[in-house]
Amino acid sequence: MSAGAPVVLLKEGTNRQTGKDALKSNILAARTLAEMLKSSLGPRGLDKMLIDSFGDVTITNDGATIVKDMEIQHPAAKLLVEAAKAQDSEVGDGTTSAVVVSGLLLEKAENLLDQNIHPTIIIDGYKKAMNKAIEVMSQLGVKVDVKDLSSKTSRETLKKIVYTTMSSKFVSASSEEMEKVMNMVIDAVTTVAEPLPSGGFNVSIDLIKIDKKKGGDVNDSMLVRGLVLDKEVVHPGMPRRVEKAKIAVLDASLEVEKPEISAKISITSPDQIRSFLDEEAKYLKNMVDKLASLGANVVICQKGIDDIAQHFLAKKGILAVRRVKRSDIEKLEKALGAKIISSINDATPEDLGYAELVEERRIGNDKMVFIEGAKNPRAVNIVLRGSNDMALDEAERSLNDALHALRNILMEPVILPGGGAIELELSMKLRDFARSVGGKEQLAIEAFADALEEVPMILSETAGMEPINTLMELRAKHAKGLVNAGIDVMKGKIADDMIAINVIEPLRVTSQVIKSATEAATAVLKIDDLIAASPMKGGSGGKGGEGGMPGGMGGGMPGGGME
Ligand SMILES: Nc1ncnc2c1ncn2[C@@H]1O[C@H](COP(=O)(O)OP(=O)(O)O)[C@@H](O)[C@H]1O
Ligand SMILES: [Mg+2]
Repeated sequence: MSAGAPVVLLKEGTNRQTGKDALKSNILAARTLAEMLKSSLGPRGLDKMLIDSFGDVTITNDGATIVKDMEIQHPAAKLLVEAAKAQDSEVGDGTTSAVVVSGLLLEKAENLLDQNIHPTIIIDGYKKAMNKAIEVMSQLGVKVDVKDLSSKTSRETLKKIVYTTMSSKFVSASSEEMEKVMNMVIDAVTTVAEPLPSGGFNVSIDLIKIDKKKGGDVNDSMLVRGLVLDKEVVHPGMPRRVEKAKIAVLDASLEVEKPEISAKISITSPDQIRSFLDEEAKYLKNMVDKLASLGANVVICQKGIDDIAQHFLAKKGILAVRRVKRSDIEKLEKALGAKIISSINDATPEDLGYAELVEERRIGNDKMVFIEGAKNPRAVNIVLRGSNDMALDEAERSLNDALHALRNILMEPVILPGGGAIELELSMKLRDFARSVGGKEQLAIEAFADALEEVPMILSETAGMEPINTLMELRAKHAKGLVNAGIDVMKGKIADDMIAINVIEPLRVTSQVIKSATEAATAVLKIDDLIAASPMKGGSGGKGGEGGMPGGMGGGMPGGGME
């Protein structure tokens, strides 16, 4: 081996940062993202206006939507985005909190790094703190009674939970609209809920279909026990209403397949035209006859239905709908107890689904097909109405949050006080715990406690309160045993019992917030080497114009001056 020859490991132009530098620039990027979301936390949180590369505008304070739409490029910030996504898919709420808390954890970790505490120690301390926090939360959790979903007390409880989630997201709604949506959500969830032997309920949210129909206002929204298709009956000669419907759900088309490559048919006489058309018609008539022979009186088709096929269907008194979305076709399969038919020739009567009633109804200026009394009584459909797309999107987002909140509480009927109360209580308990651990890890656990304590401070800031004094007062209350004391952001003051004023969080959500946040923060802390390929030449001009070197992006991202 010839000594002295340089070892070239990385491509020319590659930028590399190691150790503390790498860690610091990652922390900066992750914190910048968290900093941006801070001001959106809670019901008095401010909105973000996002403009995508097509110029479409979204205005929201929903953390999941913000991070999804922001097209984050920095790899470390992306870890926080992953935390938000995990939070969203696990429990469907608490996304802003997850990102904000992981940003806070990183901020506190940075102080420890500056005191020369090794990242590994911080990571271990954070993990211990997380486990302790989860343990404390389940001790502090208050069981709620939702055993009998039809009872009035259960319904009242559910309403409180829905209210907390929706009040922070559905800000434009009037109290009447809020009431309307809350009732729809509770009805929908209680319809799909299946009692579990263990106590709680299983709620499959995918049984609840949501459609948005522009026009009218939120109060015109409705809940249908069954499914609604945003389609019209295809042919004027068909019935508009079919009772005891036997429904064929097709993902094959009722058309003569067009050849893939253009084919030319030479026709030389009128007779030939007729026989050609007759042939086509015969083919379509056979398909319709086959469906009729199965006993179908309703046909719902994912693809097209030829005019001639429509005519034959109408003659048989079959109601038909075409070009139904694939996702709806799959929902229909479950709801109607049907089997999707891909080949009409091979279909059997057992493939048909069943519903008490299929009917086309007028909704605003449009028509929709309602399928009620489906074989699976747990299928429900919410049709949201609203004057414009933005209002509809907002309504849908808050509806989704509320659905998830209810699912969470039904799966694990335990609640915690919101408004920063639980975070403050946890931080106090964690400080006690830290002392019992001792050593350098004690510092990390204390840093964790400091991070959690900032949640009530941030909430108080959104309400225009003075954060430091508020924190002092809140600590004093908790020290006196008022474990549910937190920030009532609507009134701009401390409330002694957040549960009493209905600001509550399902245990499932809060414990997931702590888990997602810790996971993301420790993932960032584990990285000590940042190797970035040089930006591709000539391909610049993309979104954001960020190059390949993440190190510079912390400063390149907006939000540096957010304080
Ligand atoms: N009326 C309220 N007063 C004080 N805090 C509230 C109130 N409603 C919700 N919160 C708190 O706001 C935080 C949730 O804010 P939100 O904007 O919904 O973000 P996330 O995406 O994390 O759910 C939680 O800490 C919750 O307890
Ligand atoms: Mg929320």
